[in-house]
Amino acid sequence: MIDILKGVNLYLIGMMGVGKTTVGKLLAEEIGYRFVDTDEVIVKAAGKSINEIFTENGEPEFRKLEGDVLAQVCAYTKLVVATGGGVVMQQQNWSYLHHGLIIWLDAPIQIILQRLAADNTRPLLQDADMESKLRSLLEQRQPMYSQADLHITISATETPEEIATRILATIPSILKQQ
Ligand SMILES: Nc1ncnc2c1ncn2[C@@H]1O[C@H](COP(=O)(O)OP(=O)(O)O)[C@@H](O)[C@H]1O
Ligand SMILES: O=C(O)C1=C[C@@H](OP(=O)(O)O)[C@@H](O)[C@H](O)C1
Ligand SMILES: [Mg+2]
Repeated sequence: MIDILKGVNLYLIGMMGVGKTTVGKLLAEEIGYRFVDTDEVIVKAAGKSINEIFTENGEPEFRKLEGDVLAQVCAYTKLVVATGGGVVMQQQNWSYLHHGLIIWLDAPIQIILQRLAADNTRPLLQDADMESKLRSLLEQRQPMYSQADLHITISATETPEEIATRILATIPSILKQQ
């Protein structure tokens, strides 16, 4: 696997809660890549949480930081990059994502709702009606997510390890197409 990838970065995209951060870490371990989470880099650089950045600086500032981080990481090779769910909405970010293989982790809204029901770290979901909010975000984003090189649909019972293994098993077929 490492040989055929030739150091090309893997970028994980998809909705909040789908498992980009969790699966990304496992993928990186499996193939001997370094793992980068764009949210984590932003939090470290800003010295505050994502919630604080949204509240104190606003979403546009967060999106600017997110684009800056993506621009910086794509200068490196051998990375698995877990992005934030909204990264796909800025056209310029696609020029960075296309430096590598783009993998869309996709799960039914019901799975995401279950996972994030008790989570308060995603400012965009601090809404009384989390389900409607998720549906409207997905509606806007789905056309962008579908531009990924690889579409992985996750079932409720699949473990992060199983998802990572499935991704790695599918990558050779998409590399051949390119
Ligand atoms: N395959 C899975 N099965 C069960 N829980 C999962 C799975 N993948 C992720 N999770 C859990 O779902 C939540 C969101 O995962 P996370 O990796 O942070 O998603 P994302 O980075 O896409 O927002 C976390 O609590 C994580 O432990
Ligand atoms: O979907 C989004 O707009 C966001 C997703 C979050 O990351 P995860 O997708 O890792 O939850 C984080 O970047 C921020 O809360 C905004
Ligand atoms: Mg994440």
